[in-house]
Amino acid sequence: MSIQVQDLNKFFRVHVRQEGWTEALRSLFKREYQTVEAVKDVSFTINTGEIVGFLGPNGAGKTTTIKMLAGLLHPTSGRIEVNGFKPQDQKNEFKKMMSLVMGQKSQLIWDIPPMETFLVNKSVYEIDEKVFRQTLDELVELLELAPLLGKPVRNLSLGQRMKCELAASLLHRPSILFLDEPTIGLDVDTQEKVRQFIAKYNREHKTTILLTSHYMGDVTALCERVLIINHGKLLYDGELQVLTERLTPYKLLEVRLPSGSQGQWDAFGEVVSFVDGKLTLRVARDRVPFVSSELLANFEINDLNIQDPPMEEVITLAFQEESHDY
Ligand SMILES: Nc1ncnc2c1ncn2[C@@H]1O[C@H](COP(=O)(O)OP(=O)(O)OP(=O)(O)O)[C@@H](O)[C@H]1O
Repeated sequence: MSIQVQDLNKFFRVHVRQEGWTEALRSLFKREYQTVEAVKDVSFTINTGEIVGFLGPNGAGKTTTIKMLAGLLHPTSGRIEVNGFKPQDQKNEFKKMMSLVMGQKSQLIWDIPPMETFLVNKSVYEIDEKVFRQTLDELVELLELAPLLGKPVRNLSLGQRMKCELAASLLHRPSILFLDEPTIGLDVDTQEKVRQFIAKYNREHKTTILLTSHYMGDVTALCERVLIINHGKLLYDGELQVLTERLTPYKLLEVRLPSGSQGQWDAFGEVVSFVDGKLTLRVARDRVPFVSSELLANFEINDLNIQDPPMEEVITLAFQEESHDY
């Protein structure tokens, strides 16, 4: 077991700001506080080498949880163990075996080239010269960093910076990786490259990865298992496919028909659209084989495609549920 979290809670005490100057003045003398329950009774375990998606709407408690796992925040209560370490102890051995990448925050030094930050990390993490060169060569090749190493970070594009960011956090070969929105703001092409890199790195090094992302493409490409959190509570822990089947008990049949085709399509399922010869039907999962064979037997069909509903739809439904008893 790589990560074990039990009954984790994190509450913040925040000062309540009052509207209007008289209230603001009064609050100087009598401060009012309220408690934000950012993470409530969260428990899960993650095995070595797993990539798990951590999903939830804005303010759900993802970053707070990840910061506790990385030892940057102390839990209010509960137990966390990461590879046998208590993260909040901030032991050097712990820091050397994990890494936290936050898409919104940079660890690269702005005015100097990425290579300089890499050398700083070499010294901070006490990386052996040979291991450093080997790892750097591997990362430079995988992430196509050669032309970027000598340019000041401020001159790099967002995508180029993110790739250097990933390299900086992997130089010490962490066995645990926390990725908080690693593809935020990247163009589609760079997102895809970063995804491929993460998948390959995980396969080759058996790195345990916990990933948050608002891009469903990241999640479907990388994670078989997801944790879903909302209002600080864990709503779901399990396979993405199981969640899809439970929340959307139907599939989409996309049928390409020759022009002028006519039929009573709503007898086969709910007609989602019929545009330019492309008919899209929503069909109950258990009826899909029957409906497909009926369509193929009775109509001239150019193409037939069976798809799960878009992941965005599944996740929106998951966020709406208070809890899932499965
Ligand atoms: N330092 C803090 N002080 C007070 N409240 C905080 C603090 N950090 C987070 N919170 C609150 O805790 C809750 C959870 O925030 P968190 O950043 O963990 O959410 P998130 O799931 O990462 O959201 P997002 O997807 O928007 O990044 C929010 O209500 C947030 O306002």
